Amino acid sequence: MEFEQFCNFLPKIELHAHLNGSLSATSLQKLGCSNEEISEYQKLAELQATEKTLNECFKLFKVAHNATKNPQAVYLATKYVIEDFYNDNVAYLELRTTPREEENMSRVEYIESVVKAIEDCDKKIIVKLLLSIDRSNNLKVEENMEVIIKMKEKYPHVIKGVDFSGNPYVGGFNPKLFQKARDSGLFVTLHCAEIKNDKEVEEILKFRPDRIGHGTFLLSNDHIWKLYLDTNIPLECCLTSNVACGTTKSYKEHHLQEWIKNSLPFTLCTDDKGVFGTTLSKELVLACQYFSLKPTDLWDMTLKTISYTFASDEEKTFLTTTLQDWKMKNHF
Ligand SMILES: CNc1ncnc2c1ncn2[C@@H]1O[C@H](COP(=O)(O)O)[C@@H](O)[C@H]1O
Ligand SMILES: [Zn+2]
Repeated sequence: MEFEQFCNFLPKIELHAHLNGSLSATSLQKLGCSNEEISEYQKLAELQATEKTLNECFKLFKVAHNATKNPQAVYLATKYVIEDFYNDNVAYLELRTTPREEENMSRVEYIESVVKAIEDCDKKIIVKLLLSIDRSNNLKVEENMEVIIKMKEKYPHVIKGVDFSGNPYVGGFNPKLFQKARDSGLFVTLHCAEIKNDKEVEEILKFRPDRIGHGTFLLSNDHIWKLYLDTNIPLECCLTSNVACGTTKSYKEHHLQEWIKNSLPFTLCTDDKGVFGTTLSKELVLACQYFSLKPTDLWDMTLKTISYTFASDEEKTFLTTTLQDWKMKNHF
């Protein structure tokens, strides 16, 4: 099997995908966006990344947010994104999104629209939901967490965890808030060290989330790096996102190489496949191109990723069997 074909057809696991950043141009069009809005949303993919690009990136999400301002649009957006991942042969998807209040929609309605689209999905893909706390919305974080915990109690089979995301230049990590989520049985994954912020990163590592996203600047301070090594927390690695936002200089210099060299736990993810013009298959191809991973390494990585998911034991067993069967059928 050709190498790219291998990456395409491998049953994959996606653990870090933001709903509104994952909308493709076609989906945005179906949601009523104009061509101008769509090219605005996609402009990062064409820009030369600098350190400022990450800040720019947060303006782009507005395009998708404007297209998902009522329950029906949120439902459709979720459906389209799941279909995209399914078409890229993703077998298990943890989709994350920030419950948003709009003129014609409450946060509860937002969440229920996403849950309904997940429940209605008739494709062979397992989908779970993580709800995000936006760090730049400081005034409402407590209230947002309460809504999230209530919704988890109502839909425990779908809502599995919380995420901490948003513009890392704004706001800060509040361990007590996320402890509440943990106490209510939610898994916790946190965006961590996407920019240099040693004090916050230390607090996050001490909290010991179940996974962290990005981890770009963990290596920039020996003390922080040692703390991280003690935790063994799996990293959600977003190659294209980091390069496109300019937090990593190039693919070649990406910090993933340290995880590979030291056999540290990681998984490859898309982050915002719509904004960055990527797919999970493409991320796997990039990892092979730049870090000499072979198909067997990708298969092994996917197998290990099963244990980093927030799925049930039965679902994990099912995914393991799916991967093993695929390996047998494809003789590699
Ligand atoms: C590029 N790196 C990133 N770093 C931090 N947060 C990010 C992000 N990419 C996306 N988001 C978070 O996800 C939201 C869009 O999806 P949802 O409206 O939640 O579905 C963004 O507004 C931001 O809060
Ligand atoms: Zn992210």
